[in-house]
Amino acid sequence: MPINISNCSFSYRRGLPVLQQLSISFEPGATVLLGPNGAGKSTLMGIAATALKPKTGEIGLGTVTAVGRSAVREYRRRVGWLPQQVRPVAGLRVREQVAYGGWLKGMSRGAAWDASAGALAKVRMSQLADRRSAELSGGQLRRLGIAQALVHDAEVVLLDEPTAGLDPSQRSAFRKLLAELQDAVSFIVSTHQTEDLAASYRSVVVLDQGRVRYQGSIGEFLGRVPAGVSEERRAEAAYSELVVEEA
Ligand SMILES: Nc1ncnc2c1ncn2[C@@H]1O[C@H](COP(=O)(O)OP(=O)(O)OP(=O)(O)O)[C@@H](O)[C@H]1O
Repeated sequence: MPINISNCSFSYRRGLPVLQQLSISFEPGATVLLGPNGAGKSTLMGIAATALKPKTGEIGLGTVTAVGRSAVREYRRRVGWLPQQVRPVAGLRVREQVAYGGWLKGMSRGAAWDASAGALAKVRMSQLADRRSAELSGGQLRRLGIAQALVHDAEVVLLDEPTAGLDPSQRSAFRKLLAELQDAVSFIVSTHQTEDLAASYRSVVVLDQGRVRYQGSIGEFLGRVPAGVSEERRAEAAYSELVVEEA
């Protein structure tokens, strides 16, 4: 069941409006969220994760509208989130931090501990399970964050720039993971990386200046460019046609 956002407006304190009356229903499967720096992608992800409260509008998942304490708790239980910044929890080892994430989402300690091993295996970090999370590299910390977003078996997982700082082999492992999991879990993934979109995603959303410029299937998106454009350049070309370049 996908996330539904209706009429959301949001501004940071004393700032200009970032989102104005934005409405979008995400499709099941994996959706890639593209857009230039400052387009509002992280803000939209923060709202979809209920970490940011919109000035107007509502977010929902299936029959749950995230309004009021118990509905928000229920919504959060069903949604996983990798924020743009992942921070190590002081004193915790990698597996403990992933389990802690599951416990915060309402799992029992035992279930969270058991699930943490599976989540670490998905991001190929089992061998780092006993390392202190404060001692991880930037890319490893990012993968720990992905494991935390996956640990509680959410229905929808929001990943904000999950491949930023990952080496090419880990990026390719991440794409495989998405392709494997998206029949069971819906993903919304914000990224600047347009390589191999067709193999990893079913849908594309392009956000620009806080507005949805485009929403469609990956086939429609890539089909927007002339037939002569090479496979590797198709996504970039389709994207460039839609967004306004910063002056
Ligand atoms: N904490 C904040 N306080 C004030 N303004 C903010 C804050 N975070 C973001 N903004 C502003 O909100 C707008 C949208 O930012 P956001 O981070 O959502 O964009 P983005 O599409 O995720 O960008 P990027 O691709 O660079 O990560 C920008 O104009 C940004 O300057």
